[in-house]
Amino acid sequence: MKILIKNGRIIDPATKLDGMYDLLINNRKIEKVETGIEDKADKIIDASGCYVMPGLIDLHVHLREPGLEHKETIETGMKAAARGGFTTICPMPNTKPVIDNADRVRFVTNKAKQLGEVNVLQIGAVTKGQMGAELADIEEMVDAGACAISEDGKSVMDAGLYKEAMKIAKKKNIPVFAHCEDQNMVGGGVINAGVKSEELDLPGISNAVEDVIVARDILLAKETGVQLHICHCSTKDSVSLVRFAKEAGLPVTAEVCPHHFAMTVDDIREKDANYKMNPPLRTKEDVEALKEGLRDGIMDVIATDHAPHSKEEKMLPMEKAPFGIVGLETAVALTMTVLVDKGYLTPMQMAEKMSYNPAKILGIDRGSLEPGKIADIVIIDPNEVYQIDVEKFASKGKNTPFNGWTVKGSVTATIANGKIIYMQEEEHDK
Ligand SMILES: NC(=O)N[C@@H](CC(=O)O)C(=O)O
Ligand SMILES: [Zn+2]
Ligand SMILES: [Zn+2]
Repeated sequence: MKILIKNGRIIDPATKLDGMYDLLINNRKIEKVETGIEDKADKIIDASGCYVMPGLIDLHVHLREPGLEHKETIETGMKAAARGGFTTICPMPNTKPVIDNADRVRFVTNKAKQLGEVNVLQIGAVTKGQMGAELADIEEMVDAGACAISEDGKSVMDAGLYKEAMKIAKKKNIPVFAHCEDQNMVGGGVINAGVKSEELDLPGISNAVEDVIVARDILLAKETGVQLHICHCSTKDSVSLVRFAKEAGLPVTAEVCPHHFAMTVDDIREKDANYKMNPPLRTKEDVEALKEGLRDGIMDVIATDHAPHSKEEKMLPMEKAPFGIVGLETAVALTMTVLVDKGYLTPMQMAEKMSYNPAKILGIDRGSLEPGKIADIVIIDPNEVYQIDVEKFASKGKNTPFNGWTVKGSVTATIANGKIIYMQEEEHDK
Protein backbone atom coordinates (compact mmCIF):
# COMPACT_ATOMS: atom_id res chain seq x y z
CA MET A 1 0.00 0.00 0.00
CA LYS A 2 1.41 3.34 -1.11
CA ILE A 3 0.08 6.65 0.18
CA LEU A 4 1.28 9.93 -1.29
CA ILE A 5 0.80 13.14 0.68
CA LYS A 6 1.11 16.08 -1.71
CA ASN A 7 1.83 19.78 -1.17
CA GLY A 8 1.93 19.87 2.63
CA ARG A 9 4.20 21.85 4.91
CA ILE A 10 6.42 19.11 6.30
CA ILE A 11 7.45 19.84 9.87
CA ASP A 12 9.91 17.34 11.33
CA PRO A 13 11.82 18.11 14.52
CA ALA A 14 14.09 15.07 14.06
CA THR A 15 15.58 16.34 10.80
CA LYS A 16 14.73 20.04 11.44
CA LEU A 17 12.97 20.02 8.09
CA ASP A 18 10.29 22.72 7.67
CA GLY A 19 9.12 23.35 4.13
CA MET A 20 6.86 22.38 1.26
CA TYR A 21 7.44 18.78 0.23
CA ASP A 22 5.60 15.65 -0.78
CA LEU A 23 5.83 12.54 1.36
CA LEU A 24 5.52 8.98 0.14
CA ILE A 25 4.53 6.08 2.36
CA ASN A 26 5.29 2.58 1.18
CA ASN A 27 4.62 -0.61 3.07
CA ARG A 28 4.03 1.10 6.46
CA LYS A 29 7.20 3.18 6.28
CA ILE A 30 8.12 6.64 5.09
CA GLU A 31 9.91 6.08 1.79
CA LYS A 32 10.83 9.62 0.79
CA VAL A 33 10.24 13.29 1.53
CA GLU A 34 10.96 15.36 -1.58
CA THR A 35 9.49 17.98 -3.85
CA GLY A 36 7.41 16.86 -6.81
CA ILE A 37 7.07 13.13 -6.07
CA GLU A 38 5.28 11.58 -9.05
CA ASP A 39 5.23 7.91 -7.98
CA LYS A 40 2.01 5.99 -8.50
CA ALA A 41 0.16 5.53 -5.21
CA ASP A 42 -2.95 3.69 -4.03
CA LYS A 43 -4.10 6.83 -2.30
CA ILE A 44 -3.19 10.49 -2.79
CA ILE A 45 -3.90 13.00 -0.04
CA ASP A 46 -3.85 16.66 -0.96
CA ALA A 47 -2.36 18.47 2.03
CA SER A 48 -2.32 21.95 0.48
CA GLY A 49 -2.37 24.59 3.19
CA CYS A 50 -1.83 21.95 5.89
CA TYR A 51 0.92 20.97 8.30
CA VAL A 52 2.28 17.43 8.03
CA MET A 53 3.83 16.40 11.33
CA PRO A 54 4.96 13.16 12.94
CA GLY A 55 1.96 11.44 14.55
CA LEU A 56 1.23 12.86 17.97
CA ILE A 57 2.27 10.95 21.08
CA ASP A 58 0.24 11.41 24.26
CA LEU A 59 2.16 10.43 27.37
CA HIS A 60 -0.90 10.77 29.59
CA VAL A 61 -4.33 9.29 28.94
CA HIS A 62 -6.92 7.32 30.90
CA LEU A 63 -8.61 4.53 28.95
CA ARG A 64 -10.62 3.19 31.92
CA GLU A 65 -10.50 -0.44 30.82
CA PRO A 66 -10.54 -2.82 32.64
CA GLY A 67 -13.36 -2.09 35.02
CA LEU A 68 -14.60 1.38 34.24
CA GLU A 69 -15.93 0.81 30.72
CA HIS A 70 -18.91 3.10 31.30
CA LYS A 71 -16.43 6.00 31.15
CA GLU A 72 -14.29 4.78 28.22
CA THR A 73 -13.05 1.56 26.65
CA ILE A 74 -9.73 0.82 25.00
CA GLU A 75 -11.62 0.90 21.70
CA THR A 76 -13.39 4.25 22.17
CA GLY A 77 -10.21 5.77 23.60
CA MET A 78 -8.24 4.63 20.56
CA LYS A 79 -10.87 6.11 18.24
CA ALA A 80 -10.71 9.39 20.13
CA ALA A 81 -6.92 9.32 19.83
CA ALA A 82 -7.08 8.80 16.06
CA ARG A 83 -9.57 11.66 15.72
CA GLY A 84 -7.27 13.86 17.77
CA GLY A 85 -4.17 13.17 15.66
CA PHE A 86 -2.51 10.78 18.13
CA THR A 87 -0.75 7.66 16.87
CA THR A 88 0.74 6.60 20.21
CA ILE A 89 -0.94 6.88 23.62
CA CYS A 90 0.17 5.87 27.09
CA PRO A 91 -2.69 4.83 29.36
CA MET A 92 -2.32 5.35 33.09
CA PRO A 93 -2.79 2.34 35.38
CA ASN A 94 -5.61 3.68 37.60
CA THR A 95 -8.17 1.23 36.24
CA LYS A 96 -10.22 -1.31 38.19
CA PRO A 97 -8.29 -3.42 38.98
CA VAL A 98 -5.17 -1.29 38.89
CA ILE A 99 -2.56 -2.29 36.27
CA ASP A 100 0.02 -3.49 38.78
CA ASN A 101 1.20 -6.80 37.31
CA ALA A 102 2.44 -8.24 34.02
CA ASP A 103 -0.83 -9.99 33.08
CA ARG A 104 -2.76 -6.76 33.25
CA VAL A 105 -0.16 -4.94 31.16
CA ARG A 106 -0.51 -7.70 28.57
CA PHE A 107 -4.30 -7.54 28.69
CA VAL A 108 -4.40 -3.88 27.59
CA THR A 109 -1.53 -4.21 25.14
CA ASN A 110 -2.98 -7.28 23.39
CA LYS A 111 -6.49 -5.90 23.26
CA ALA A 112 -5.23 -2.65 21.74
CA LYS A 113 -3.25 -4.58 19.13
CA GLN A 114 -6.36 -6.51 18.12
CA LEU A 115 -8.41 -3.34 17.89
CA GLY A 116 -6.31 -1.20 15.60
CA GLU A 117 -3.27 0.77 14.66
CA VAL A 118 -2.94 3.30 17.47
CA ASN A 119 0.18 2.32 19.35
CA VAL A 120 -0.85 1.77 22.98
CA LEU A 121 1.97 1.68 25.51
CA GLN A 122 0.71 0.82 28.97
CA ILE A 123 2.06 2.46 32.12
CA GLY A 124 2.37 0.27 35.20
CA ALA A 125 1.47 1.28 38.75
CA VAL A 126 4.16 2.03 41.33
CA THR A 127 2.45 0.23 44.20
CA LYS A 128 0.06 -2.71 44.46
CA GLY A 129 -3.49 -1.48 43.90
CA GLN A 130 -2.06 2.05 44.06
CA MET A 131 -2.44 1.69 47.81
CA GLY A 132 0.94 3.24 48.53
CA ALA A 133 2.07 0.43 50.84
CA GLU A 134 3.84 -2.25 48.81
CA LEU A 135 5.64 -2.05 45.46
CA ALA A 136 3.94 -3.46 42.36
CA ASP A 137 5.72 -6.07 40.20
CA ILE A 138 7.66 -3.38 38.39
CA GLU A 139 10.32 -5.52 36.73
CA GLU A 140 7.76 -8.02 35.43
CA MET A 141 5.56 -5.25 34.11
CA VAL A 142 8.46 -3.74 32.20
CA ASP A 143 9.32 -7.16 30.79
CA ALA A 144 5.67 -7.44 29.69
CA GLY A 145 5.92 -4.14 27.85
CA ALA A 146 5.15 -1.39 30.35
CA CYS A 147 6.76 1.82 29.08
CA ALA A 148 6.90 3.66 32.42
CA ILE A 149 5.57 3.51 35.96
CA SER A 150 3.21 5.99 37.58
CA GLU A 151 0.87 6.25 40.53
CA ASP A 152 -1.21 8.81 38.61
CA GLY A 153 -4.36 9.85 40.40
CA LYS A 154 -2.27 10.34 43.52
CA SER A 155 1.30 10.64 44.75
CA VAL A 156 3.28 7.92 46.49
CA MET A 157 3.42 9.69 49.84
CA ASP A 158 6.05 7.36 51.31
CA ALA A 159 9.27 8.86 49.89
CA GLY A 160 11.30 5.84 50.99
CA LEU A 161 9.08 3.45 49.06
CA TYR A 162 9.04 5.77 46.03
CA LYS A 163 12.82 5.86 46.11
CA GLU A 164 12.92 2.06 45.95
CA ALA A 165 10.57 2.14 42.94
CA MET A 166 12.80 4.74 41.28
CA LYS A 167 15.84 2.53 41.74
CA ILE A 168 14.05 -0.33 39.97
CA ALA A 169 12.87 2.00 37.19
CA LYS A 170 16.43 3.22 36.75
CA LYS A 171 17.69 -0.35 36.57
CA LYS A 172 15.04 -1.26 34.00
CA ASN A 173 15.73 1.95 32.08
CA ILE A 174 12.18 3.33 32.15
CA PRO A 175 10.94 6.73 33.28
CA VAL A 176 8.77 7.49 36.30
CA PHE A 177 5.73 9.66 35.54
CA ALA A 178 4.93 11.69 38.63
CA HIS A 179 1.53 12.97 39.70
CA CYS A 180 2.47 15.63 42.26
CA GLU A 181 -0.07 16.25 45.00
CA ASP A 182 0.54 16.18 48.73
CA GLN A 183 -2.34 14.10 50.06
CA ASN A 184 -2.04 15.63 53.49
CA MET A 185 -2.45 19.15 52.17
CA VAL A 186 -5.40 18.79 49.79
CA GLY A 187 -8.03 19.11 52.49
CA GLY A 188 -10.96 18.16 50.27
CA GLY A 189 -10.20 20.99 47.86
CA VAL A 190 -11.96 21.02 44.50
CA ILE A 191 -10.76 24.14 42.67
CA ASN A 192 -7.78 26.49 43.00
CA ALA A 193 -7.60 28.14 46.43
CA GLY A 194 -8.23 31.87 46.20
CA VAL A 195 -10.81 34.53 45.40
CA LYS A 196 -12.85 32.18 43.19
CA SER A 197 -13.04 29.32 45.69
CA GLU A 198 -14.21 31.81 48.30
CA GLU A 199 -16.73 33.36 45.95
CA LEU A 200 -18.19 29.95 45.09
CA ASP A 201 -17.80 28.77 48.68
CA LEU A 202 -15.78 25.73 47.65
CA PRO A 203 -12.75 24.23 49.42
CA GLY A 204 -9.54 25.27 47.64
CA ILE A 205 -6.34 23.54 46.50
CA SER A 206 -3.26 25.71 47.00
CA ASN A 207 -0.28 25.74 44.66
CA ALA A 208 1.92 24.28 47.39
CA VAL A 209 -0.08 21.02 47.28
CA GLU A 210 1.62 20.45 43.92
CA ASP A 211 4.89 22.30 44.44
CA VAL A 212 6.14 20.50 47.54
CA ILE A 213 5.88 17.12 45.79
CA VAL A 214 7.44 18.45 42.57
CA ALA A 215 10.41 19.59 44.68
CA ARG A 216 10.56 16.30 46.57
CA ASP A 217 10.40 14.19 43.43
CA ILE A 218 13.14 16.21 41.73
CA LEU A 219 15.36 15.63 44.75
CA LEU A 220 14.55 11.92 44.69
CA ALA A 221 15.46 11.84 40.99
CA LYS A 222 18.73 13.52 41.89
CA GLU A 223 19.44 10.86 44.48
CA THR A 224 18.47 7.86 42.33
CA GLY A 225 19.41 9.12 38.87
CA VAL A 226 16.04 7.99 37.54
CA GLN A 227 14.49 9.67 34.53
CA LEU A 228 11.64 11.66 36.08
CA HIS A 229 8.76 13.05 34.05
CA ILE A 230 6.47 15.42 35.91
CA CYS A 231 2.83 15.13 34.89
CA HIS A 232 0.31 17.93 34.43
CA CYS A 233 2.29 20.88 35.83
CA SER A 234 -0.08 23.69 36.67
CA THR A 235 1.81 26.22 38.79
CA LYS A 236 4.39 28.94 38.36
CA ASP A 237 6.67 27.36 40.94
CA SER A 238 6.49 23.97 39.21
CA VAL A 239 8.01 25.67 36.18
CA SER A 240 10.72 27.26 38.35
CA LEU A 241 11.50 23.93 39.98
CA VAL A 242 11.78 22.18 36.61
CA ARG A 243 14.05 24.99 35.44
CA PHE A 244 16.20 24.43 38.54
CA ALA A 245 16.36 20.69 37.81
CA LYS A 246 17.40 21.27 34.21
CA GLU A 247 20.04 23.81 35.18
CA ALA A 248 21.39 21.25 37.63
CA GLY A 249 21.64 18.75 34.77
CA LEU A 250 19.11 16.32 36.23
CA PRO A 251 17.20 13.90 33.96
CA VAL A 252 13.89 15.67 34.54
CA THR A 253 11.21 16.45 31.96
CA ALA A 254 7.79 18.01 32.42
CA GLU A 255 4.40 18.18 30.77
CA VAL A 256 1.65 20.76 30.56
CA CYS A 257 -1.96 19.95 29.64
CA PRO A 258 -3.94 22.15 27.24
CA HIS A 259 -6.57 23.07 29.82
CA HIS A 260 -3.88 24.43 32.13
CA PHE A 261 -2.61 26.89 29.52
CA ALA A 262 -5.97 27.62 27.84
CA MET A 263 -8.08 28.52 30.89
CA THR A 264 -7.68 30.19 34.25
CA VAL A 265 -9.64 29.67 37.46
CA ASP A 266 -11.57 32.83 36.55
CA ASP A 267 -13.21 30.98 33.66
CA ILE A 268 -15.19 29.02 36.26
CA ARG A 269 -18.45 30.98 36.43
CA GLU A 270 -20.64 28.48 38.21
CA LYS A 271 -20.45 25.21 40.08
CA ASP A 272 -20.02 23.03 37.00
CA ALA A 273 -17.94 19.86 37.46
CA ASN A 274 -16.71 20.06 33.86
CA TYR A 275 -14.31 22.64 35.31
CA LYS A 276 -13.13 20.21 37.96
CA MET A 277 -9.81 18.53 37.29
CA ASN A 278 -6.65 17.66 39.15
CA PRO A 279 -4.54 19.75 39.37
CA PRO A 280 -7.11 22.54 39.12
CA LEU A 281 -7.26 25.52 36.77
CA ARG A 282 -4.91 28.12 38.21
CA THR A 283 -4.41 31.90 38.05
CA LYS A 284 -3.39 34.09 35.13
CA GLU A 285 0.11 34.34 36.59
CA ASP A 286 0.49 30.55 36.64
CA VAL A 287 -0.87 30.23 33.10
CA GLU A 288 1.58 32.85 31.85
CA ALA A 289 4.48 30.97 33.47
CA LEU A 290 3.35 27.70 31.85
CA LYS A 291 3.16 29.31 28.41
CA GLU A 292 6.58 30.91 28.83
CA GLY A 293 7.97 27.61 30.12
CA LEU A 294 6.69 25.85 27.00
CA ARG A 295 8.06 28.58 24.75
CA ASP A 296 11.48 28.60 26.42
CA GLY A 297 11.89 24.82 26.36
CA ILE A 298 11.65 24.31 30.13
CA MET A 299 8.40 22.40 29.69
CA ASP A 300 9.06 19.58 27.24
CA VAL A 301 5.69 18.03 26.54
CA ILE A 302 2.05 18.81 25.90
CA ALA A 303 -0.01 15.83 27.10
CA THR A 304 -3.78 15.65 27.43
CA ASP A 305 -4.48 13.85 30.72
CA HIS A 306 -7.58 12.65 28.85
CA ALA A 307 -9.82 11.71 31.81
CA PRO A 308 -13.27 10.60 30.68
CA HIS A 309 -16.14 10.37 33.16
CA SER A 310 -19.85 9.72 32.62
CA LYS A 311 -22.46 12.47 32.42
CA GLU A 312 -24.08 11.22 35.62
CA GLU A 313 -20.80 11.42 37.52
CA LYS A 314 -20.11 14.94 36.26
CA MET A 315 -23.67 16.07 37.11
CA LEU A 316 -22.92 15.54 40.78
CA PRO A 317 -22.26 18.59 42.96
CA MET A 318 -18.73 20.04 42.60
CA GLU A 319 -17.58 18.53 45.90
CA LYS A 320 -18.71 15.01 44.91
CA ALA A 321 -17.99 14.78 41.16
CA PRO A 322 -14.76 13.07 40.05
CA PHE A 323 -11.75 15.12 38.92
CA GLY A 324 -10.82 15.13 35.24
CA ILE A 325 -11.74 16.24 31.73
CA VAL A 326 -11.37 14.68 28.28
CA GLY A 327 -8.61 15.99 26.06
CA LEU A 328 -7.71 13.75 23.12
CA GLU A 329 -10.05 15.47 20.68
CA THR A 330 -9.35 19.06 21.69
CA ALA A 331 -5.57 19.08 22.22
CA VAL A 332 -4.58 20.07 18.69
CA ALA A 333 -7.22 22.79 18.45
CA LEU A 334 -6.34 24.28 21.83
CA THR A 335 -2.59 24.16 21.22
CA MET A 336 -3.00 25.71 17.79
CA THR A 337 -5.43 28.38 18.96
CA VAL A 338 -3.82 29.40 22.23
CA LEU A 339 -0.12 28.82 21.57
CA VAL A 340 0.72 28.57 17.86
CA ASP A 341 -1.73 31.14 16.51
CA LYS A 342 -0.75 33.57 19.27
CA GLY A 343 2.95 33.17 18.58
CA TYR A 344 3.98 31.36 21.78
CA LEU A 345 5.06 28.27 19.86
CA THR A 346 6.18 27.73 16.29
CA PRO A 347 4.60 24.77 14.50
CA MET A 348 8.02 23.09 14.87
CA GLN A 349 7.92 23.53 18.65
CA MET A 350 4.40 22.12 18.69
CA ALA A 351 5.64 19.01 16.86
CA GLU A 352 8.50 18.74 19.37
CA LYS A 353 6.20 18.90 22.38
CA MET A 354 3.47 16.66 21.03
CA SER A 355 5.57 14.03 19.26
CA TYR A 356 9.36 14.27 19.17
CA ASN A 357 10.01 14.89 22.87
CA PRO A 358 7.46 12.30 24.06
CA ALA A 359 9.14 9.73 21.77
CA LYS A 360 12.52 10.58 23.29
CA ILE A 361 11.16 10.24 26.83
CA LEU A 362 9.75 6.82 25.96
CA GLY A 363 12.88 5.84 24.07
CA ILE A 364 10.84 4.72 21.05
CA ASP A 365 11.81 5.05 17.41
CA ARG A 366 8.83 7.22 16.47
CA GLY A 367 8.09 10.95 16.37
CA SER A 368 10.00 11.52 13.13
CA LEU A 369 9.29 11.89 9.41
CA GLU A 370 12.70 10.70 8.34
CA PRO A 371 12.73 8.22 5.43
CA GLY A 372 12.89 4.67 6.77
CA LYS A 373 10.83 5.40 9.89
CA ILE A 374 7.42 3.94 10.65
CA ALA A 375 4.77 6.10 8.97
CA ASP A 376 3.02 7.75 11.93
CA ILE A 377 1.70 11.05 10.61
CA VAL A 378 -0.82 13.75 11.43
CA ILE A 379 -2.12 16.31 8.95
CA ILE A 380 -3.39 19.52 10.48
CA ASP A 381 -5.31 22.35 8.85
CA PRO A 382 -4.07 25.44 10.73
CA ASN A 383 -6.76 27.72 9.34
CA GLU A 384 -10.03 25.91 9.88
CA VAL A 385 -12.19 27.81 12.34
CA TYR A 386 -14.95 25.82 14.04
CA GLN A 387 -16.73 25.19 17.30
CA ILE A 388 -15.82 22.35 19.63
CA ASP A 389 -18.83 20.04 19.84
CA VAL A 390 -18.70 17.20 22.38
CA GLU A 391 -21.45 15.34 20.56
CA LYS A 392 -19.00 14.72 17.72
CA PHE A 393 -16.38 13.15 20.00
CA ALA A 394 -15.52 9.50 19.49
CA SER A 395 -14.71 9.35 23.20
CA LYS A 396 -17.46 8.21 25.55
CA GLY A 397 -16.46 11.13 27.75
CA LYS A 398 -18.13 14.43 26.93
CA ASN A 399 -16.78 16.11 30.05
CA THR A 400 -14.96 19.25 29.00
CA PRO A 401 -15.38 22.94 29.73
CA PHE A 402 -14.35 23.70 26.13
CA ASN A 403 -17.65 22.65 24.55
CA GLY A 404 -18.80 25.47 22.27
CA TRP A 405 -15.40 27.19 22.17
CA THR A 406 -14.47 28.65 18.81
CA VAL A 407 -11.05 27.34 17.82
CA LYS A 408 -8.70 27.54 14.87
CA GLY A 409 -6.86 24.42 13.74
CA SER A 410 -8.18 20.93 13.04
CA VAL A 411 -6.91 17.41 12.42
CA THR A 412 -7.68 16.43 8.83
CA ALA A 413 -6.01 13.01 8.77
CA THR A 414 -4.15 10.60 11.01
CA ILE A 415 -1.95 7.81 9.73
CA ALA A 416 -0.52 5.16 12.07
CA ASN A 417 1.85 2.40 11.01
CA GLY A 418 1.26 3.46 7.41
CA LYS A 419 -2.52 3.09 7.61
CA ILE A 420 -5.09 5.87 7.48
CA ILE A 421 -6.88 5.63 10.81
CA TYR A 422 -8.80 8.90 10.60
CA MET A 423 -9.85 11.14 7.77
CA GLN A 424 -11.93 14.23 8.39
CA GLU A 425 -15.09 13.95 6.35
CA GLU A 426 -17.67 16.38 7.51
CA GLU A 427 -17.07 20.10 7.63
CA HIS A 428 -17.11 21.37 11.16
CA ASP A 429 -19.92 23.74 12.12
CA LYS A 430 -18.76 27.30 11.60
N1 LIG B 1 -6.59 14.50 36.19
C1 LIG B 1 -7.71 14.19 36.76
O1 LIG B 1 -8.40 15.12 37.19
N2 LIG B 1 -8.16 12.92 36.89
C2 LIG B 1 -7.49 11.73 36.52
C3 LIG B 1 -6.42 11.35 37.50
C4 LIG B 1 -5.16 12.15 37.40
O2 LIG B 1 -4.67 12.42 36.28
O3 LIG B 1 -4.57 12.51 38.42
C5 LIG B 1 -8.50 10.61 36.40
O4 LIG B 1 -8.13 9.45 36.37
O5 LIG B 1 -9.70 10.90 36.26
ZN1 LIG C 1 -2.59 12.95 37.81
ZN1 LIG D 1 -4.02 11.52 34.71
